[in-house]
Amino acid sequence: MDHFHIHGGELYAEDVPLSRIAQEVGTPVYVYSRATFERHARVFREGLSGLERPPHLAFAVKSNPNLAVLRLLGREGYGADVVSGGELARALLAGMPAHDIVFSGVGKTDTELAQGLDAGIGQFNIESSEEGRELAAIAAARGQVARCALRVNPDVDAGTHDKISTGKADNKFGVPIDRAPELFAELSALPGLDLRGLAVHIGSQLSELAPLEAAFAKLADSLRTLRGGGHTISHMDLGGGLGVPYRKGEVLPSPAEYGEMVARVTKGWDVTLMFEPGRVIAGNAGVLLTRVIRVKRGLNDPFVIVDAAMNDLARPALYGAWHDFDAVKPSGERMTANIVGPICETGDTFAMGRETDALVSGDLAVFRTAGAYGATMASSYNSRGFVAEVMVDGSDFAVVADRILPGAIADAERVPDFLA
Ligand SMILES: Cc1ncc(COP(=O)(O)O)c(C=O)c1O
Ligand SMILES: N[C@@H](CCCC[NH3+])C(=O)O
Repeated sequence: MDHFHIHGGELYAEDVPLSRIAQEVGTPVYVYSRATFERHARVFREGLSGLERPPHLAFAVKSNPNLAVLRLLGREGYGADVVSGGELARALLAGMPAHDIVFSGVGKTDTELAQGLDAGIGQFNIESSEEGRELAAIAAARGQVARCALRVNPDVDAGTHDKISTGKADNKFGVPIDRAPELFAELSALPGLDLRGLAVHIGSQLSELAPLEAAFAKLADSLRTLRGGGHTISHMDLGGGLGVPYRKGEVLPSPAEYGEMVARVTKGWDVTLMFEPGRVIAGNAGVLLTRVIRVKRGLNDPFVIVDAAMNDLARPALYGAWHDFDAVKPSGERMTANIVGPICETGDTFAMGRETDALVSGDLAVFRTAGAYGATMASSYNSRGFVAEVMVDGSDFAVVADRILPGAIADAERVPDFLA
């Protein structure tokens, strides 16, 4: 059941017409469905019900760090996968138990490592021997022991966009998997570290299971080698990466199919498996609601200029990503158009030559599948401020992030005395 649905000729989020949100909050605005978030959280968990032990689920905060989203997922029993001190602070602020937080990331600073130790987080995913030694020193100096996993790079092609692939040998992430035994031995000998497992994450928006299976199979080999070397391994973190459909009719592996593959590959591992899903939980739980500023004649197709732009939703400009685009009140007429924002660069293009609902100035429309890597990647380019976010709950809705106006951003700046 789609919680973004047409009712009486108009697009709703749950029981709220999107036109009401536009009227009360303005546009552009991200709109999330609480029911969809909850459904996705449950479907992902159910997909993993065939595992030998209950898994640890850590939502990838980077995909949607809104506090309301984190609170909701915390209530669903999810912890957090964080990659910065800022994300760690958000997860804690949202009420997620520190013990359920995993700290990933290739460049954690000493301050961030200490922040994780202060909070007493569940696990650090160490991405280099250098980082491991730094963490060990910081922890030991405080008389603490940091629970860790070593992130390995399995050199597997995830078959996704180059910019969001993370598991090829020349990517910056993790340590080469064939060096895992040597590095594990080195790091596990350090006081201050409780090195208890391996972690892997080969990329995002994966449309096939085969690369994940190949990575997990390599992990199985490492697990055997490490145990053969006398190491105790209690946790294995399989990361995130499961893709979602961005186009109507597109079919991707389901959480159930993913879970079946994971259960098969990890049979007999005798560990607690950890997961870091982001997009599969958040992607289709949100849309970006926008209003058409005007329709301008083009050389071939007309330009539909909307009030959302690449600063609000960066994925099309960054990765050439496709987001379905639909009218809030479709008339039944269709048009072929270039969908663009108002920003002063050609990259501020959501789609060229797109067949879409016919739209005129003032009409409302949505970019779909915008709940993950949407608001979180916004900037204030062209001094446009930061977009607002709304969460719908049945017939109710709340603004869960205020629109930050350009003036508030300018307020944080100042002209120095030497220019007065
Ligand atoms: C370490 C790590 N874990 C989890 C994720 C979440 O990935 P996804 O949103 O594709 O599930 C990412 C982002 O790709 C990541 O870098
Ligand atoms: N920002 C990317 C995903 C990156 C995942 C980060 N590990 C996207 O929008 O698709």
